[in-house]
Amino acid sequence: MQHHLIDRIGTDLTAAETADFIILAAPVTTIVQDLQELAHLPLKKNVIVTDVGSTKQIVLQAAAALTQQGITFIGGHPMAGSHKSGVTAGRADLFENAFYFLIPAVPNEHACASIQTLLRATHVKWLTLTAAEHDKIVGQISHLPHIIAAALVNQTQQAFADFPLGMRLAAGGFKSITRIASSDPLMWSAILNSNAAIIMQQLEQYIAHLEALKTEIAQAQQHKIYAFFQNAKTSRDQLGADKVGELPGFYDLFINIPDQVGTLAAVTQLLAQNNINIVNIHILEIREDIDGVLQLTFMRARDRSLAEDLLQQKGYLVLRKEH
Ligand SMILES: NC(=O)C1=CN([C@@H]2O[C@H](COP(=O)(O)OP(=O)(O)OC[C@H]3O[C@@H](n4cnc5c(N)ncnc54)[C@H](O)[C@@H]3O)[C@@H](O)[C@H]2O)C=CC1
Ligand SMILES: O=C(O)C(=O)Cc1ccc(O)cc1
Repeated sequence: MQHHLIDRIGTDLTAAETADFIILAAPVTTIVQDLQELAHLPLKKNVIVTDVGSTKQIVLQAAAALTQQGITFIGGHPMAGSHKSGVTAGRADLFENAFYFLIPAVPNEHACASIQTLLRATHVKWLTLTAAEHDKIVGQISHLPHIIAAALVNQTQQAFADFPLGMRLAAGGFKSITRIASSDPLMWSAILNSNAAIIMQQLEQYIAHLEALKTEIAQAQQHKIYAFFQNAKTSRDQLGADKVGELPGFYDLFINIPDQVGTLAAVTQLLAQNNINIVNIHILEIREDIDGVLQLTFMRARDRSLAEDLLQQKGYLVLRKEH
């Protein structure tokens, strides 16, 4: 209220009863509790409930209490933010060009589109995933890096137990790799708690990489050590080289669509029936009064091939494009 961002505040969830949209934005463990509490409230029939939590399988499980009552729940996760917390850490352009994952409890194009319209001003790039895919991906690119950053700070602090000023002598490298160690411990313990099995597996793989490097150093295997850094450099140099708005490394199909509304429903239904997951849908309007083009993005080449075969069998004109 002080910042003129909120019109009404409350200390319980009863205000949710009159809401058209409910966005849960507390630590993941609190989101889980809130979902259970919301299930006991007389919410509007057409309300869309979503969240911004960093893990999704546990949230979707908790949302079952709502969806069983016919309430729409679409999990959400903006891949933007920082190590800072609280309302003053917000910025108008915080989400610009960031990915925003949507994880529907059950496929619901209409509800996803409503959330996208509501949050249009954020200028995010939308991607639809399953909860399992989501948790595995963010485990690797977000949760594991936060653990590594915090572990490095803790180990460095211990290493400098007799020389407390040591860490202050660090150059930019230490500061950039450990920035996220300043994140909120409450938020991060909730995240680790809610994605434990996946994180444990990824940590084991990471430790195996460190062990392998340790052996290479011990045995002075210079060519292997060189390859270690060269491989990482090639991979890291690619990050950020993608054009804004394109989904790097994903698999696209372009489908001619004479009737946009009817075809969109028919195509998404056909793929859903065959368990093919689309991560993004984009309607490209080429020219007025001429057929439109539907861009479907898949995360796996196999999904794209299956979708291509199915759509061609149904008589659609389908084209591929490699990124
Ligand atoms: N910080 C980041 O960069 C990102 C965070 N997330 C997720 O978004 C969610 C919110 O994170 P932030 O906005 O960064 O945190 P924040 O600390 O800025 O906001 C969280 C809010 O939840 C409230 N809260 C904490 N415990 C509560 C409880 N037991 N009951 C009710 N309210 C409680 C706090 O008072 C605070 O207002 C978390 O689930 C986090 O995992 C998702 C993407 C990015
Ligand atoms: O500060 C950073 O670089 C982050 O990685 C922010 C962040 C934190 C948690 C998320 O679930 C997503 C993004």
